[in-house]
Amino acid sequence: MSKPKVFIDGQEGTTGLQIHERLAGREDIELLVIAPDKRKDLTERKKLINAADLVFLCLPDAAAVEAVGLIENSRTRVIDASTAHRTAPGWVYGFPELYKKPEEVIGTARFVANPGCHATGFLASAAPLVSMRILPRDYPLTCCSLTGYSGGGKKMIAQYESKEKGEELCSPRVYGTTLKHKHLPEMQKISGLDNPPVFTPVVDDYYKGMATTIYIHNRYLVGQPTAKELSLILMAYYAGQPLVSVAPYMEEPAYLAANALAGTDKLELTVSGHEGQSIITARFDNLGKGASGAAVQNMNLMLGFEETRGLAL
Ligand SMILES: NC(=O)C1=CN([C@@H]2O[C@H](COP(=O)(O)OP(=O)(O)OC[C@H]3O[C@@H](n4cnc5c(N)ncnc54)[C@H](OP(=O)(O)O)[C@@H]3O)[C@@H](O)[C@H]2O)C=CC1
Ligand SMILES: CC(=O)N[C@@H](CCC(=O)OP(=O)(O)O)C(=O)O
Repeated sequence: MSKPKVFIDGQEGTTGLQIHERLAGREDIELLVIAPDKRKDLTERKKLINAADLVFLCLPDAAAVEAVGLIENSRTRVIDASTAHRTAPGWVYGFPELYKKPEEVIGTARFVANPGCHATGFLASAAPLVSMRILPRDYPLTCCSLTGYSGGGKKMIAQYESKEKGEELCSPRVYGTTLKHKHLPEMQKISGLDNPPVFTPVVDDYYKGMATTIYIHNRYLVGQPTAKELSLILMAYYAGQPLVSVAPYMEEPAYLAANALAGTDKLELTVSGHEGQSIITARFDNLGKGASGAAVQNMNLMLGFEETRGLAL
């Protein structure tokens, strides 16, 4: 049988390069590569998109929509890393751990939208708690998410790595202050909450790594679990998952470094707090489980390979 042909549209961007890195050594797929000087040539991209069995779109939103419009066959399957299709009809949301049988949902899908990085951290803790009916749908969640500057792609990387970098880039910067961050629609839809969280992301002066925290008053949860009980509930939910896990509950104070899982494709949840209040922090790499690692995990499911093949565990 011939190997599936895979094309990365946007191969020279931050996400595209990272996907390429994970696929370059693989012998179970044939990677179609565009000539560097043609990477924005519509005719050449159209040719490769239609020659591929599966295409990764690692492009700005508008270019991703345009790329889907270039498909002229009923065979090419798509994983879109951009925000363009995450709540669009006809697209499957590519967060395997949230499905009982991801091989049936993602594995058979033609169009898969890869989750946003902040949304990944938020959904890892909020979505299971809503689906298990512990977190009421009308709970007014708040969320704060720390990210390294590679989350902003090539332009932001260049700003942070410039010799003329201003003082303000040397400290954490709160953004999304209009409370309309582009990940809010997927955070609300996929979690099943009635309302989007009040959400502020924070970008800081380090390359990669995320810590996304949600804040909970335990007495408003069904069954009023303590922080320690919440930790056990989530541990049971993610039992056996190769990429998502829950750290043992700790009573002692701790520093949760946002770059603790940088360089891996894993995500770890830590539940902290006491009887009355809990915080749940998801730590992962914005370029790993927050983007390229998740995209390759989805590709593995779609092409029938072992879910974690080529990923950093
Ligand atoms: N960085 C991250 O952590 C994450 C990013 N994403 C999403 O993934 C997508 C890619 O982001 P990221 O890799 O960070 O962005 P980058 O800016 O690093 O890369 C985007 C790439 O797309 C290329 N490009 C732009 N327009 C076109 C076009 N019309 N045709 C072909 N190529 C084009 C750019 O070219 P050029 O090199 O000339 O600029 C660049 O190489 C975005 O939608 C982003 O929101 C998702 C999750 C996390
Ligand atoms: C630091 C920074 O700017 N990060 C980006 C998120 C990157 C990402 O996951 O966004 P999409 O996949 O939805 O484009 C932001 O908050 O807009």
